[in-house]
Amino acid sequence: MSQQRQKLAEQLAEAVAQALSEDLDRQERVLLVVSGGSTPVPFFKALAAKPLAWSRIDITLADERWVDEQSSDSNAKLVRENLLQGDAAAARFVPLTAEASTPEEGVAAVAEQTASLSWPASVVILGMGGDGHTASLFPDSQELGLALSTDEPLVAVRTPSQPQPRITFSASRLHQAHRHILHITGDDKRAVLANALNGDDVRQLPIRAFLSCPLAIYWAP
Ligand SMILES: O=C1O[C@H](COP(=O)(O)O)[C@@H](O)[C@H](O)[C@H]1O
Repeated sequence: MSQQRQKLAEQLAEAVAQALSEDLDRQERVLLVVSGGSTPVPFFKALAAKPLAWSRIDITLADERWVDEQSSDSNAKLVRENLLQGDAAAARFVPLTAEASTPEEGVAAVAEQTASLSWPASVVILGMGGDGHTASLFPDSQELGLALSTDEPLVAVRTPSQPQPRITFSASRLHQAHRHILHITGDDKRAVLANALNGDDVRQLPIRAFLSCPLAIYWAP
């Protein structure tokens, strides 16, 4: 882990902790939506160390791979092992999985589980892949149009470029949050973001759906 990425993670944790504290001063419970993948790990660790009223914080994911929670591909496992640690273990975490063999069969149950969260979210932290996907809004997904346009909260997704089926919050549900943050690292992702900022075809680079939320960008080499 480079020092710059570690510092970025700490700055992001400070900003998110401050946002959650502000909202906790005004409301009984608050919701944080986080992303999976490899980038958030140092951020999760830095945020877990913050002195927050964790028992009043709800946490869920922007998207999930439809895999067993013991799988190394599980975003829920990542959150449990890196964010829900120490005092932060008192947070209420609602994963995006259910007792069903496919996301199409499980999406209604996950919608029911997540309906009780403290919407709208205080903060949504998005990641981004090299193909411009964010959450599980993939350019090559058949369900991309639906996920970008539906008022339903969640969409089951099949993506040729990805080994597992997925479930994702829809763009409209993620848009409702009070604050949006993009957390990315590396020159390759910076180039993808620059490309996204230079055009407007959301289906080509789905991160474009969030560029005017407004979106705070946290990037390090
Ligand atoms: O598959 C996913 O990828 C993106 C980016 O992940 P990273 O490993 O490049 O950081 C992530 O934002 C998304 O939540 C995850 O499901």
